[in-house]
Amino acid sequence: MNLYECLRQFLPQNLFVSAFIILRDFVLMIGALASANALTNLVKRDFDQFMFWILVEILAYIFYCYSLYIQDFYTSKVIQLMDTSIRQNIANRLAQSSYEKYHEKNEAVYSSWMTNDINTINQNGFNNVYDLIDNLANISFSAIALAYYHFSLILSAIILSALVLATPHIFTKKITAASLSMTQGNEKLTNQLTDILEGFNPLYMLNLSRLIVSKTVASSKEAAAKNNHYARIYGSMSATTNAVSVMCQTFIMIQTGLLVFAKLVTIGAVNATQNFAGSIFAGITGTSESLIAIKAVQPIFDKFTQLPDFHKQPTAELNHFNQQLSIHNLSFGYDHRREILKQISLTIEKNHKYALIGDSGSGKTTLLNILAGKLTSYTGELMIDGLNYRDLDLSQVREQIYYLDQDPYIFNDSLRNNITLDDHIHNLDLDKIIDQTGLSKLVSRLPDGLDTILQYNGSDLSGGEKQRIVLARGLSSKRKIFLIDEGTSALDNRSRTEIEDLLTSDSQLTVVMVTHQLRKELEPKLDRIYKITAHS
Ligand SMILES: Nc1ncnc2c1ncn2[C@@H]1O[C@H](COP(=O)(O)OP(=O)(O)OP(=O)(O)O)[C@@H](O)[C@H]1O
Repeated sequence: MNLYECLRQFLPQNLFVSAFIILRDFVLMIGALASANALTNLVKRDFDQFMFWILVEILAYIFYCYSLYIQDFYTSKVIQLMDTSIRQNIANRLAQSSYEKYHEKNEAVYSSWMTNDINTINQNGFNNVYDLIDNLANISFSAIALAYYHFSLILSAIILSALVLATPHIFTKKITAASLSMTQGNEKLTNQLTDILEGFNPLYMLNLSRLIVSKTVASSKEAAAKNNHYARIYGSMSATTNAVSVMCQTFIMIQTGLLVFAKLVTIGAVNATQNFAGSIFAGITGTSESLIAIKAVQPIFDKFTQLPDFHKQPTAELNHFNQQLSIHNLSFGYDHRREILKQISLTIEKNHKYALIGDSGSGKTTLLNILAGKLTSYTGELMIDGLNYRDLDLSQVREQIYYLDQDPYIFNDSLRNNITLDDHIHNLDLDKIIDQTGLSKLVSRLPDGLDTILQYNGSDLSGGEKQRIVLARGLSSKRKIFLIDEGTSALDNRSRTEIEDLLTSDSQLTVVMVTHQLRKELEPKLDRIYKITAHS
């Protein structure tokens, strides 16, 4: 993904914007020529010609102002289309990432990509591409107009342009590095702000809410330093190139003055050539700056493309779960220094019920994550119905498994959508699931029942209610293997018994429960209890 691919994706719209910019610059040139002719005719005391050129000038500027309005509006529309397409591309890559790849960064970083970084792409990328077209059109029309007055002017303009064009390149490397550092700074700022704001509850209870202010200010200052650094380098570049440009304009003005003394051009030309030379050098300065700013946007796109945009080609296919999940000599560590699981072997038979027990930190959750296909950097073998996980498209494994997290996630959406996740499910089935999971009380309490919008991450629900909702989500997904990581820990004893009985008595479900407290009454309902031992 890069800037030009985005522009090409919306080529007709971008061509329209470009055509409009070119037309606007053409009209601007006509306006300047008309102004020069009006001055020349004023000196000649030709009233009719003077009035004619004034009228042309007025019409040209009216069109110019109108085109500014249309262009701003349409350009913004096209930029929004491209922004949505970039966000879609990032979201696609995230959706196709492996669990491990996704979790290499956190959500705040991804949000920053889709907001801060896209703003930078708009400002430094798309807007600069349009500025580039604007400048090139301006340069071309002004060059034609200069040549119309005297060929020597265009020769000088070409030589001086090379000087103006070369100046900003002294800054290229510094600007690219500063731009990358600025986006990384913004990413870090979003990350730190999210972290401190999400820590509101513990800080509030410890009367340390002031940390929210001090940490926000400290993070903001850190990001500001990087933004200021970029602005300083960009400012130095602008100032230097503008100074060179002004010197070149003065040179052209002196040259036109000499041509007037030599009676080779009219008096109106002084005004016009200064105007056109100004446009050429400003255009060249702008072009050069735009090219550098556009180039500085590429490292941002490179960040996005660190995420994969393809699936590994599977060599085996899994349609249904029919027999067993099996683990042979499996070992795993989050890093090379420490092995969490060592040489584990176990089997999970279809429709059987299991408990995984072990001390805190022994690796129960880790093992469940491996079974769920989330963690893949293990050694040893993990098979489903005799097929190796490594040969499968893991989405086919996920099609069979429902993972009930220790920390259930509730979307800021209706209760219904939180259960069905936009999947169509028959109302009778939904009613049954609500009944089975003990959610009926919650449904009748909520103002709009199933259609009540729940707050961000279920902040208006109890821990037990959240667990019931995600359990209902699992039942409505019709997955046949349930991996439950302390999924009933927030429930009271009676509710916990009800839910565990529901899961263990369903002859169509394969259940693996990670639990700290194995209820005595549950033991007879289990086919086997595996104990995981810690390795350090
Ligand atoms: N993402 C991670 N990166 C690095 N280490 C991790 C990560 N997740 C867990 N660990 C470490 O791995 C070890 C096993 O953690 P795990 O959560 O699997 O244990 P557990 O048996 O489920 O513990 P508990 O019963 O307390 O939930 C712990 O020492 C933990 O600190």
